[in-house]
Amino acid sequence: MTLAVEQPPSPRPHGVHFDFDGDHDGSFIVPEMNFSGNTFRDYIAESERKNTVEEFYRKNHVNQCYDFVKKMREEYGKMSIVEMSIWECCELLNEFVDESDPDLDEPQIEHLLQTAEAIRRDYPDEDWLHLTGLIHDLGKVLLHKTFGKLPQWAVVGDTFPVGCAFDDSIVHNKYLQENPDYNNPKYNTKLGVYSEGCGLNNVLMSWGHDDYMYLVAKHNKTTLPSAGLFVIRYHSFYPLHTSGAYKYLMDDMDKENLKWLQIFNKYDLYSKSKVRVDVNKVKPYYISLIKKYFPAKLKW
Ligand SMILES: O[C@H]1[C@H](O)[C@@H](O)[C@H](O)[C@@H](O)[C@H]1O
Ligand SMILES: [Fe+2]
Ligand SMILES: [Fe+2]
Repeated sequence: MTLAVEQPPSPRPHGVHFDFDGDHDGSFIVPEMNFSGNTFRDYIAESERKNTVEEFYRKNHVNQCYDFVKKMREEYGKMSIVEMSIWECCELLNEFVDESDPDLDEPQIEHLLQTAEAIRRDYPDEDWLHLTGLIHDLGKVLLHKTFGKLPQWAVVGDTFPVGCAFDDSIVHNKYLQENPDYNNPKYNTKLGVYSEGCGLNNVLMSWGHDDYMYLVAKHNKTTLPSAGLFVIRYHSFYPLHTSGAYKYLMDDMDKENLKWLQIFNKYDLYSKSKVRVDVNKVKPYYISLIKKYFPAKLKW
């Protein structure tokens, strides 16, 4: 596994920033604006999605406390809901639009393929990262009726650790003041229930699609490398991978894996566009990757 260290690309004018014609004639260009003409991850700018997104984060921040996370992890960690393949799960996601996302109003399957294909162009040899791109958001299947139709605030959005103080870099952090842990002295200090360098594996993260998909992959004995599992598990942890908060909780392995997560993030975020991927054209490739890294049927 070689790690290409990339310079952040300079902003480009809005327009055709990515072509999916498969001729591999260039690398991914970071667009300046999202579909509604705002910069990416702008939670303040007036847009058609602003109020929905803010209300989403209010509910998320009020409810995602230590006890809630523990309960959900135990419950959904049992993997006793259904058996299905990875591709079947991709198809289930077709009906959902993510309320936390100011940059995307397409069905999730588009986003999965756009992310995976963008990575594939720039890192043709890292097939595990292509597959990671395809499956990183599959945990959003928790929104589906088969999984109890969890509310969006318990499935999507950025994540943050619970059990220690909330960092200011968390999006719409003012609503965290209404979180039951906010005034609890057990949980509201810098380290809270953790110790310096304890490793993220020992830290409880707000519950959602990242941790759930990580648990699914683990439980079903995926052969994806540890970096792939790390990307899936922490791709919504913007306070860490983008703002550099909570670094003191990481161990050496986390620090290694974080490099891949930061590469991945560029594709996860900026491949969101109105340019459609031809599902039938790329499907055989992804089916072959799924076969390489996962059993035919998984327990969810
Ligand atoms: O709104 C988005 C979306 O829910 C993504 O899937 C998640 O990974 C991001 O962190 C979040 O900000
Ligand atoms: Fe996600
Ligand atoms: Fe994503």
